[in-house]
Amino acid sequence: MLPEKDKLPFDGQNEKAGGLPSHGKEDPAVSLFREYLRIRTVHPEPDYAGAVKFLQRVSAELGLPCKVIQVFPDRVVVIVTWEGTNPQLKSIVLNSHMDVVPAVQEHWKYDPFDAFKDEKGNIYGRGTQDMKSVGIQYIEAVRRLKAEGRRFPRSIHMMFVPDEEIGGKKGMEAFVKHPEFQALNLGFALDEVGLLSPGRSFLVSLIYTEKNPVGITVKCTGNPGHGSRFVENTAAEKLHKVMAAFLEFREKERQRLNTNACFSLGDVTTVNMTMVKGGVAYNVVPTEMSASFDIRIPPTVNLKEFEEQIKTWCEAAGDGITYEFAQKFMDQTVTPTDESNPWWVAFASACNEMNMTVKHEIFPAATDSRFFRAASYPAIGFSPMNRTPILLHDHNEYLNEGVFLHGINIYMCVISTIASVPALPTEA
Ligand SMILES: CSCC[C@H](NC=O)C(=O)O
Ligand SMILES: [Zn+2]
Ligand SMILES: [Zn+2]
Repeated sequence: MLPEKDKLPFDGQNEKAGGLPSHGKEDPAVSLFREYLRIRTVHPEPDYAGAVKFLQRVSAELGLPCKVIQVFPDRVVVIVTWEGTNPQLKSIVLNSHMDVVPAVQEHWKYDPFDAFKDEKGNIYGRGTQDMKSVGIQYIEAVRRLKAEGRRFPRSIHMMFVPDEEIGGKKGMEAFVKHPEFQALNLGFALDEVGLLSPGRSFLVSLIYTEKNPVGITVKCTGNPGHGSRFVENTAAEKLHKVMAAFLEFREKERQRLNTNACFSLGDVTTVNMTMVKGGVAYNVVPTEMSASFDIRIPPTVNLKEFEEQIKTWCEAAGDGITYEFAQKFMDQTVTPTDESNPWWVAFASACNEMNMTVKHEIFPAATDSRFFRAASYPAIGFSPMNRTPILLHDHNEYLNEGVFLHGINIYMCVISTIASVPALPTEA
């Protein structure tokens, strides 16, 4: 049963709801979170060794076994396990990524790797929202449940993975095919969501599927010549047509989002031109120019037809045009959010018990939970952060310590519920 204080919607200032900014002694959970933030697991050269050492120490403190699994020569996955009373049952995975995106120091109020805490209890740092907070919240929720003497039938694996921010090729994408992953006998996974609730009320977005990320570079070739002439059939003219086709489609989708009140970002396709390359000098017409696009496609779109559309745009822009996908995730599996999914039912009941209003959403970006779904494991994305502006990948990313601490209570309730789901018919 949830303590009365945790049933209140947390407004970040309500002491009863738990977790006021600490004036005086800091909660050890907050100190641990800040310590994790100071480990520079930032691309392009993340200090994974530092994170692994930290997690090994934490697991020893928790009295739980820790496995470090080599997925690639320079990439490991860390798994801290709390065995269930019936370890034959399918397990629960609490997933988080260790890596963070780069931060440009000059745009930050404080050093992004110093974990500075201001007088309001706001902790600044790269990874405060995305998603070192969640990794530590799992740990602290487990620590507290253990200290209360609780045990659950299902084993709980806290998983810390590399390279989510760069597509997970050497991280989760590879790990789901690893024998150690199969050995987990996974039933249900929790992962992050980038969508927070900026308002006061506890409205949580639960991610049951994601848009398909596509990264494409279109290369246009054409005639070279002197920059003072009207050279025919240039790479730039073709690139201009390609760009127009992609960006006109972008505008249509933008309008569709703006004119339909029921739509959110997860329901339309986004297109952004993110890189343009080519040229050698002002006065040399180049033979080659390219543009790269980041495209995010909702699961309702037929991916094959979309790819045909891209082909048509490129063919219409002229000859000598080729394209290459740097990223093309084709799986469109959805985790059911209805009575047919006992994990969902359990998760939703925990949310209900905490008076949290749940909104089902298609995540507009990509997380590692897409690899769970693609491998047919149900997964829900969830980050318990309300009253917090969305600052993922942004400057001055921060999280209030009160919000962070309240999230631990939420995970205690969620974890105990999902790890207690009775044996399913398929497990009998
Ligand atoms: C497309 S693979 C990169 C994954 C990354 N995830 C979070 O930001 C994203 O850009 O959505
Ligand atoms: Zn993330
Ligand atoms: Zn991210």
